[in-house]
Amino acid sequence: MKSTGGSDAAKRRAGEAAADTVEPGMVVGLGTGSTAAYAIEALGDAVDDGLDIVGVPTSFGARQRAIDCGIPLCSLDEIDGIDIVIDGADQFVRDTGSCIKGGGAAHSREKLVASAAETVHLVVDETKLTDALDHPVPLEVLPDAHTVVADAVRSLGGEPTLRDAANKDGPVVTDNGNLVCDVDFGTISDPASIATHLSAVTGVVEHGLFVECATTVSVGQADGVSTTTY
Ligand SMILES: O=C(CO)[C@H](O)[C@H](O)COP(=O)(O)O
Repeated sequence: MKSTGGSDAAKRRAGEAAADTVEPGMVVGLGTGSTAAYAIEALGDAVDDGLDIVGVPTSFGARQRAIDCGIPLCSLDEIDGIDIVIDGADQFVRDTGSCIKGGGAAHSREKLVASAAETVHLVVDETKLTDALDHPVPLEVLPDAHTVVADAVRSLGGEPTLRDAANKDGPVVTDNGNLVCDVDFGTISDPASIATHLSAVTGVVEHGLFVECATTVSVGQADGVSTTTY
């Protein structure tokens, strides 16, 4: 798994702090990325020790990791709701609980699982914190639509880049068979407005702006972890 940005120790602290809040009997959304992976590993250890939970993975990668860790799984259509999802973020505003996700091209399912969850516990290292979002916003895009979507986001003031795959000739293909377009809007002063406009673009399956989404965040640091609840 590709590791991004901050230190692995900080990511581990954040992931483990979130995993510690999971209680017996919970349905747990399992996030994608290197920080959420530490939470999945910690939950796997707890399951080994007798914790009774069911996981709902947010991606093929999260599913594989959960299987490796021995966490029982189910799909979203088999349950009534999710008690908590633990997931990472690419950039996070602590004042508002808003973030940008999709660095792992999994943001559509991540947002779906978050929308069904009572608690959205984000786990980040301190390099992800910002006062204002300015990370490119990932869009999952229907393959036939990528040029049409590119034109539409330019008219919204964004600069789109089709995401290339690291280990294959061609673009990233999501778990859902779609493409990813990263859109640079510079500093995003009104995330809710950009989110509304992006949702209205035909051909966009989902965007990576999660507006005031976190109910809890654990921020891992070099020497500890701080948790904020909204
Ligand atoms: O949104 C995501 C995947 O789509 C990840 O949660 C996000 O990219 C953060 O990953 P990492 O913890 O590896 O930095």
